[in-house]
Amino acid sequence: MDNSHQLHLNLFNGQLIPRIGLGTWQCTPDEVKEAVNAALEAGYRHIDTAYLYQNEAAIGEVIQEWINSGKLKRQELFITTKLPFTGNKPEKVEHFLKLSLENLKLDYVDLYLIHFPIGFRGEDDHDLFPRDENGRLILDFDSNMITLWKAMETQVEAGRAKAIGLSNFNSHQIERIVQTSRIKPANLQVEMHAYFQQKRLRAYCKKHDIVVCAYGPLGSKGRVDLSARFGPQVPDVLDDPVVAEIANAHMKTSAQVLLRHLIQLKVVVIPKSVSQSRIRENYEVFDFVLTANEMEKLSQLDKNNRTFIFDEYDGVPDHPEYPFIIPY
Ligand SMILES: NC(=O)C1=CN([C@@H]2O[C@H](COP(=O)(O)OP(=O)(O)OC[C@H]3O[C@@H](n4cnc5c(N)ncnc54)[C@H](OP(=O)(O)O)[C@@H]3O)[C@@H](O)[C@H]2O)C=CC1
Ligand SMILES: O=C1CO[C@H](CO)[C@@H](O)[C@@H]1O
Repeated sequence: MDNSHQLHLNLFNGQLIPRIGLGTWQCTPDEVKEAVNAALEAGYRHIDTAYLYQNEAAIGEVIQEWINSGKLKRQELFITTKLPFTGNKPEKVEHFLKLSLENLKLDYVDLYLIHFPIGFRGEDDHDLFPRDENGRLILDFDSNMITLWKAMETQVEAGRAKAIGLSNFNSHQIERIVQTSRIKPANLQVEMHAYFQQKRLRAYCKKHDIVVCAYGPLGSKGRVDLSARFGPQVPDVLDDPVVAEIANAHMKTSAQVLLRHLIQLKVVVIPKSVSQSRIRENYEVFDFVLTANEMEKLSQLDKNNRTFIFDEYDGVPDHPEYPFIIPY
C-alpha cells in the first residue's frame, strides 16, 4: 500500500520518524537559528544535527523558545544528533551524548547515531580532528564496533536516546552489529539522491527493518570542489533535465521532485537550507504523487555517483574499516 502521504514512518518500538527533517551541516549558529525557526513555522518537526556541526547549542535555544512559549511540546519534535568521530570508544558514548543533550537543552534525543565507523583518537572534547606532531590525523585502529554499539544500547536503557542507529556504515559493518545487538539499529543515515540511489543497501535495510535516511538528498550542491573526480562538468542532480521535465508536469520544482522520489521509496530526507523560501519549498512535497512511470524514469538516473568519500580526512580511505571499498 502506498502510504507516501503520511508524514511519518515507523522507526522503533512504536516510535515514529517524520519523513522530512531539516539538515543543518555547515550552518553557523546564527544561520541555524533562523533556519530552525523557519522550518518549525513551515511545519517541520524533525531536525538533524551532530556534535561535529557545532551548532547544537543554537538549535537548542530555538527549541527551548518554542517549548517555553507553549507553541510546541517536546514530544512533537524529533531530534537527531550524532556521536563525533572522537567519541567512537564505549567509554566515551555517554559523555558525548550528555554534552549533546546539554547543548540541545534536552533530556533525551529521539535518535542518536554513530556518525562514522572510524574513530579518531583525541582527549579534548573540542578538538574534533586531533592531529599528531606531523600534522596527520590520529586515527583509531583498535576500535570495536560491537562494544561501541553496546554503549549505544545503554543510552536507550538510560532514557537518553529513544532510538539508536548508524551513519556511513556499509552492509557488512551493519550486519556485524545486527548479529550481536540487543537493540537493533533503527536507522541508517547515508548519502542518497537520484544520482546515487543505493538500491542494494536499501534492500538490505528493508530486510532488517532499518529505516533509511538520505543525507545530501539534493546532491549537496557546491559543498566541495568535485572537479578533480568528475571533471569540469560536475553532475548536478538539481539541473537534471529529466527531473526538470517531471517537475514541470506537476508544477513543482526539481528539488521537490528529488525529495518526493526518495519519500516514495520510503526513505527519510533531511535537506539542508538556510533560505526561508527553500525551507518552505522543500516541505511542500506531500501534495503530489509521482506516477510509476516517473518513478521508473528517476530510477534510471542512478549513476552510482558517491560524492561523500571522506577523503578530506587524511588516512581515512586507507583504514581497514573504511566503509566505501565494497559496493554497498
Ligand atoms: N551523516 C553524515 O555523515 C552526513 C549528514 N548530512 C546531513 O544531511 C543534511 C543534508 O545534506 P547536505 O550535504 O546539507 O546537502 P543537501 O543535498 O541537503 O543540499 C544542500 C544544498 O542545496 C541547497 N538547497 C536547499 N534547498 C534547495 C532548493 N529547494 N533548491 C535549490 N537548492 C537548494 C542549499 O542551499 P541553501 O542553504 O542556500 O538553500 C545547499 O547548498 C546535512 O545538512 C546534514 O544534516 C550531510 C552530510 C553527511
Ligand atoms: O556530517 C558530515 C558532513 O559530511 C562531512 C564529510 O564531508 C563530514 O565531516 C560530516 O560527517
